[in-house]
Amino acid sequence: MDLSEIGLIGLGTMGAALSLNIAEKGFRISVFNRTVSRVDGFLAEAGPLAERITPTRSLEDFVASLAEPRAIILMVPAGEAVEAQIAALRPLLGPDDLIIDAGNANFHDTNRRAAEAVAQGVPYLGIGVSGGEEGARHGPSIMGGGDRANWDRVSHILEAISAKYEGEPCATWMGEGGAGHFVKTVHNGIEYADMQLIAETYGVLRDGMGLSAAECGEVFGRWNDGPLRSYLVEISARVSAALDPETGSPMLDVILDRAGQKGTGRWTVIESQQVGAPVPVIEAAVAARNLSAALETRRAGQELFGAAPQSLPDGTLSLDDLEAAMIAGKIMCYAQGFDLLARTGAQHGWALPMPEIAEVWREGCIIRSDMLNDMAAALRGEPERNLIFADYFADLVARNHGALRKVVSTGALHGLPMPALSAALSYFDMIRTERSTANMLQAQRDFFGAHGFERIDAAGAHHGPWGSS
Ligand SMILES: NC(=O)C1=CN([C@@H]2O[C@H](COP(=O)(O)OP(=O)(O)OC[C@H]3O[C@@H](n4cnc5c(N)ncnc54)[C@H](OP(=O)(O)O)[C@@H]3O)[C@@H](O)[C@H]2O)C=CC1
Ligand SMILES: O=C(CO)[C@H](O)[C@H](O)COP(=O)(O)O
Repeated sequence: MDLSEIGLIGLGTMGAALSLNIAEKGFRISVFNRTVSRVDGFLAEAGPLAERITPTRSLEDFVASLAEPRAIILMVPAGEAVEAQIAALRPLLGPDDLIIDAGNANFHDTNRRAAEAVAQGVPYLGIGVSGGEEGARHGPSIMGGGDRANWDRVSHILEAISAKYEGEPCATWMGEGGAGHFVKTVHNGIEYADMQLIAETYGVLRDGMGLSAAECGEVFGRWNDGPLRSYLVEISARVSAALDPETGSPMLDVILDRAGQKGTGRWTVIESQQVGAPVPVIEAAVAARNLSAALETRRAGQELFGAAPQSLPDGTLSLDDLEAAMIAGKIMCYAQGFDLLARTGAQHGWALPMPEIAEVWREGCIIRSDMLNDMAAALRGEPERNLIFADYFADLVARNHGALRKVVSTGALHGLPMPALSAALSYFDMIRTERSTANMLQAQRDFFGAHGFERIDAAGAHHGPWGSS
């Protein structure tokens, strides 16, 4: 039997697609799955690629089928499943072998596992993979992390299977330890926010303007030919146009408005709070998913207060207003994500390659969009600067923030909820306000806790003349 150049454990949605991709690029791969019967099903559907796939039915056989030094990709859920797989593999592997966690892990876990790997003698990489099933099958965006020499050992395979942007592989090493998983986490935070911005705009089209799902799809389709061109806008057009085979109704009209989440958006927000890098558009998107899940509460709220009247008088908003508001909102959300990346790297000892992060997201991943090329260019000039201050984006913001204000204020007046668009507008207004209202916070803090404050006209710490009232 020919030994495999690489192995993969976890033949679910992503693992199966990634294995086929690896085989298609000419690498021999061994596969294993906890539920062993799934291995046969996978092989049966591999077609001619099955020639380069070695199916295995025990972990021992799997390890024995790999050429040394071994490289093993895990594509299983974050947390316990990864922990259990590493624990099961470790006794079967040697100090030259390599475990690669390619799922969506919490980067703190990855940092810990990378440190444990050094102590326990089985090298470990944590890499973020984006692109969903289609990306995994035909070319994902890959954000690598861990020991650089170990990345270099397998990068030829990861680059070969990755998406290509103008011929360049979208597979980049981000830094030691959990750097790759951290970048993937922020990617997902931006993904949450971009999706929420689209969903809110869909709400205006559907509830405010009375458009059918198919008409919404046409609008998204048109926007995908302009500055908003992106995978998420493209698929929003496609899901809007799809019909339910069972009822013939638009699919969107039969899908329950309760969104799931697996944790990456929440991890992004938690990290932003830890480092003090505000990401309010992403926070709003995570909160909106939580509220969407509270269906019973929303139902009770509607019974008690009545639904807000949502339809807009003709001509209140134009499609151009909505497109422009989305452009401004999208810039705020990406600017926040990149700001978080810039501020977090140093705290973990990483020199995150900011322009290369934008570049690796240009193809293959869920948030790929035309704007990322301009973001890469802006970050190449000044990697630490907030994107909204880069000339290209400052100009776009200047031209579109008026529409964002018009859309958000219209939403507020007409009961159309816009948590992410509103957060984008407030962020913009705060970030261009030299004299904010935090002087009031400082006075309050000093009053109740003697925390002190700075004065505008004198250096040093001061206390107020609050006295007793
Ligand atoms: N779906 C997506 O769009 C993306 C997912 N990811 C990440 O990829 C990883 C896999 O996701 P996905 O393929 O969607 O998930 P699936 O649910 O489709 O597949 C999960 C796989 O993990 C295996 N598994 C589950 N629990 C364990 C365990 N305790 N021990 C060993 N194996 C286990 C399952 O085996 P069994 O058949 O026995 O249940 C199955 O092979 C996750 O980390 C996910 O966050 C990353 C990017 C995109
Ligand atoms: O990583 C992904 C895309 O980039 C996965 O699809 C992930 O599951 C999306 O997050 P959630 O399930 O929380 O919506």
